[in-house]
Amino acid sequence: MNSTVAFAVRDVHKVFFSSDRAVHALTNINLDIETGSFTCILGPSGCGKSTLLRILGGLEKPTSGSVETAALGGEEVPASAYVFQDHGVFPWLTVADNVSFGLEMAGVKKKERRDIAMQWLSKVGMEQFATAYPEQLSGGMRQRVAIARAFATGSPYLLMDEPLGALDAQTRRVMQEQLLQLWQEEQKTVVLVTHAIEEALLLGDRVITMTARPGQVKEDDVVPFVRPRSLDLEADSGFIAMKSRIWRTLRTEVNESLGVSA
Ligand SMILES: Nc1ncnc2c1ncn2[C@@H]1O[C@H](COP(=O)(O)OP(=O)(O)OP(=O)(O)O)[C@@H](O)[C@H]1O
Repeated sequence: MNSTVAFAVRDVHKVFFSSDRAVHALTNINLDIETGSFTCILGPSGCGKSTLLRILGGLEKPTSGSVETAALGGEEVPASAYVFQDHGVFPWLTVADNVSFGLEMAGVKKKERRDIAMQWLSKVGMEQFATAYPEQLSGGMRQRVAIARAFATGSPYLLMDEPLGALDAQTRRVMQEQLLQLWQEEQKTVVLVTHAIEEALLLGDRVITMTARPGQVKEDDVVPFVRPRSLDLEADSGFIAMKSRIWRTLRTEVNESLGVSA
């Protein structure tokens, strides 16, 4: 396997079997995800995006095919390197303990855990809430804690499943910029599932658009906009043109998944 490839996905198929039916979630997925790249996955609801992310992280096994993970020598991505849309933080732990949770699992000593947690909380503007509990925070603040925790693990990979999907529009904009900045500083390998084309083009180096279920790669686009990027990019004519082109592709698949004729 090439050392610049973080995830090598080969001929992955996934079928979920239940007592009365089989759901073909993914078929014939082949991808090389480069180390240090930011890849966004778009696709209609139910096309298998989350399933693919879970397979990348080893939370789910493919029915056939394989995923090789280079930098961890085949080990699984730590669970704390995932960021989900909600329920990402533990309600019984303080903000600081949530952020240092993955480090504790990795055996890092208490003082060092605390220092790393405070460093990441300050990067997301949450250091004043270190001793608060999640129920005392807004949804946006909880997601900042979840994102800080994922970065704090030190995992070279972050797998994000619509991490900003449950936020109001303004908070989401601010968080997109924050995520962009964190990634630009850290350059981890990020795979992020989103429904928002703008978000994918703003954050990603590459955008993968999937077909309706069973999900396959329909289009694989390099995002050409220079970094560092900011939200101002969205006014760029190249950005607008790429966004409408991807929407045309995606709309066909959304129609297909909803059983609507174009
Ligand atoms: N554990 C499971 N058991 C049975 N079916 C499942 C399971 N997990 C997912 N599926 C099915 O596999 C298909 C793909 O689901 P998945 O959650 O990966 O889609 P998605 O693209 O992430 O959807 P959304 O955008 O709505 O979150 C769906 O039809 C779903 O019902």
